[in-house]
Amino acid sequence: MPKAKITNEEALAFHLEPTPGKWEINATVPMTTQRDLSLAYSPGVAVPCEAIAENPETAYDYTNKGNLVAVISNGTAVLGLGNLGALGSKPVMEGKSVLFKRFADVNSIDIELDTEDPDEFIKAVRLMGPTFGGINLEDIKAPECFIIEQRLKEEMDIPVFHDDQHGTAVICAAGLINALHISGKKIEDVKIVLNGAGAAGIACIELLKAMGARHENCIVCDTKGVIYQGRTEGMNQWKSAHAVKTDLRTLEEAMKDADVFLGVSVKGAVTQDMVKSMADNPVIFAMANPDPEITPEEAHEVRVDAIVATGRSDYPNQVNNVLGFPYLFRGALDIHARAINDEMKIACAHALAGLAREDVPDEVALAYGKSLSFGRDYIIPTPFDPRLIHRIPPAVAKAGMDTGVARRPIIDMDAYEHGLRGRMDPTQSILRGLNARARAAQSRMIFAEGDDPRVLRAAVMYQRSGFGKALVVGRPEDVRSKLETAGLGDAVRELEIINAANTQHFETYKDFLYERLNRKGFDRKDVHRLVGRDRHVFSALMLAHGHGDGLVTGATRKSAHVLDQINHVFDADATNGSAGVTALLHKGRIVLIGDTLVHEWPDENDLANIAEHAAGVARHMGLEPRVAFVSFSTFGYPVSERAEKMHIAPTVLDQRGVDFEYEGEMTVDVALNAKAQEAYPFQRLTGPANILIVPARHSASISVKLMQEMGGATVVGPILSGVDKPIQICSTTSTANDVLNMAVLAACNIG
Ligand SMILES: NC(=O)C1=CN([C@@H]2O[C@H](COP(=O)(O)OP(=O)(O)OC[C@H]3O[C@@H](n4cnc5c(N)ncnc54)[C@H](OP(=O)(O)O)[C@@H]3O)[C@@H](O)[C@H]2O)C=CC1
Ligand SMILES: CC(=O)C(=O)O
Ligand SMILES: [Mg+2]
Repeated sequence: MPKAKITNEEALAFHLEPTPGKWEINATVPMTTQRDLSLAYSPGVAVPCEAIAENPETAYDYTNKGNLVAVISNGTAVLGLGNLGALGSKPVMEGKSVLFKRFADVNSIDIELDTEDPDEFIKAVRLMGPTFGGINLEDIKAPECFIIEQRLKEEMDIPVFHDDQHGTAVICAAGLINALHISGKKIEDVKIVLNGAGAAGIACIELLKAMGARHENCIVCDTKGVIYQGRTEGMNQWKSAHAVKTDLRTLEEAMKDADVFLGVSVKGAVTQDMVKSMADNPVIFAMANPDPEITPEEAHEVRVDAIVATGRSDYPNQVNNVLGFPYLFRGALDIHARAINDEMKIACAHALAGLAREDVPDEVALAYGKSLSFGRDYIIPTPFDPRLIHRIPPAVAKAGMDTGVARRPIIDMDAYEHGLRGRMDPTQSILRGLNARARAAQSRMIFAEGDDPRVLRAAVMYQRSGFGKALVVGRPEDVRSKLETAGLGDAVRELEIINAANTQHFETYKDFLYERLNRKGFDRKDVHRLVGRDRHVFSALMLAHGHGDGLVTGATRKSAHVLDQINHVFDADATNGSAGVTALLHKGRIVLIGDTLVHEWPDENDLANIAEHAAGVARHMGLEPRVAFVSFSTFGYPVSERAEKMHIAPTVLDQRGVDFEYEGEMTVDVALNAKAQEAYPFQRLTGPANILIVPARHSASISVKLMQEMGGATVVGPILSGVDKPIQICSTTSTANDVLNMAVLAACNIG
């Protein structure tokens, strides 16, 4: 079953927020002073302009050309949706640009050209050549795409690559190598049926034939059925090249006894009867997007022995060109390639196939929340496999160098691989890991503030993302009308709405609370009011009684107040050793700051406790803790009474014999900067700190908010640590996504 159900509203909201579309541009140079302006623009810019005019190769040094790819379409074959026009294709093209960046750190711009005339298209792209290091053509229908690509390759001196042709063919080949390996068949022997003789289809069958598939064993079909020798209807020269001598006329006839079905046509083109008629251990790649020719459920229902792949990310075996184009271009750009040739594509296919057969490291398992091992449900690496970035581009680059398309060959391959590892943002895999853990935990999450639209949207996302059951505390009428206003009316049936006024556990909760509060000045009436009217208290009671597995609240009231209310039910205060830790994610770095929630003015023992809590949170996130006790002084200078406790806190940890690195006191720059640490050769941190323990809650709050407002850091937290049950407190400025992140942290029981 597909895991995550995506609604139309969610898809539109994703594209609408936080700003319309999916990407924006950032400058890489400072642009603050008069001098910056003089260097970046007139007069300074004249110098690189003249250098490039004299030696065009230097454009790779002085401009962003060498890491810039255009994703260009005219929208004539948008996924499997047909001709949606240039503008209608823009979301897909923006998406491909984002994938380029996310998976291979390639900068990319989408360009939609409003023409179906190949000559106009070719001219427009050719004229843009100087801007880019490569051209990725996308979703242009056949046969025009063949003419366009061929001419542009001839006329341009940078890689021109039609992704739907070659990207698809490469991934299909990689998947098929492994699927045949599992089914014990050889490519030379198998009978292959290809449905769809367009851009993707023709390229797939050509590559498979180049890899050994026999012409007479391959039957190609299109809307008119089998492409046989002598057929005249709906033909073109590219289809003719694959026409075979046969009496078969329909896809249904062709499928009988076929070993392999490759679908690059449209949704639902294959029936269960067709699958039933295939040979033993059939391989079915139903690659049409967004909906496959047949779903894996339908195929498996009639053939348990089938190896099934689709183009989608919500089923196992995603045979999708996303596994290819980012890495093919990464490798090509890094050698300043003139082209992406067949050898580079085949190297990519083999590298991908080989990677899937290797042991899957823990970090991949962590990211997917399950262990993956080579077999019927894992024939191809998963798109979020962090090894792809440093395994595939070197194979592509090497093939390019071996075949003479490199303008600037890579001398030190080891250094290149090392550099590739560093290109990816480690925060992404941490967030993915947390999501996967939350999904595996399937926690029943209590969302206390069911009257807040952000919380309701987070609850719907939580449940629809497959994290577990969302329990929303609120009045059913109110929740229903707010969901409807948010365009999520159909979610009412999915969420469990808990109304404090009607709960069967009311008396139990009251007795429990009275027991805790009767010596703190609360009488039965006070307790009745708290349980019935305060949703933070009520939700905490639900959690305390096991009527939910985690709790998220705090989006509507200040965190100090919410914490006070929760403390009626739990011991989540400073005296009981709780702490709040906030994660700042910025420019590929994660730094945790504590205490951001519980201790106002911690002493040295509290500081040591906070450090231990923060270290625990860091380890839960997959980080090896390096703690710095920070202040305005470094190792005793300047001397100040205010810095004293930060100076002593590390010695408290010395006495406790903890199993993580810590040091202090020091200023933040020394804590975070390895170079600055060199001035203190005796200090014990082995690298920049990833946990900063600050002197007081005000300094914690100032640091976090300054980073958020001035630096644009992503803030996750404060994460409440040291309470018996997972409770997370959002801030009043949280977005729906922030609330969801807190729910994920609670589900992972990260505190
Ligand atoms: N998983 C992946 O990575 C990728 C998947 N695809 C998917 O492949 C499909 C085709 O894309 P693309 O090649 O770019 O598009 P094209 O428009 O170039 O080609 C479409 C082909 O499909 C054929 N076709 C359409 N409907 C049927 C049908 N009912 N039965 C048989 N054949 C049919 C057309 O036949 P005719 O020639 O008679 O018109 C044509 O040959 C899309 O669904 C796309 O999403 C594409 C690229 C990558
Ligand atoms: C994946 C892709 O490129 C397509 O379906 O068109
Ligand atoms: Mg495409």
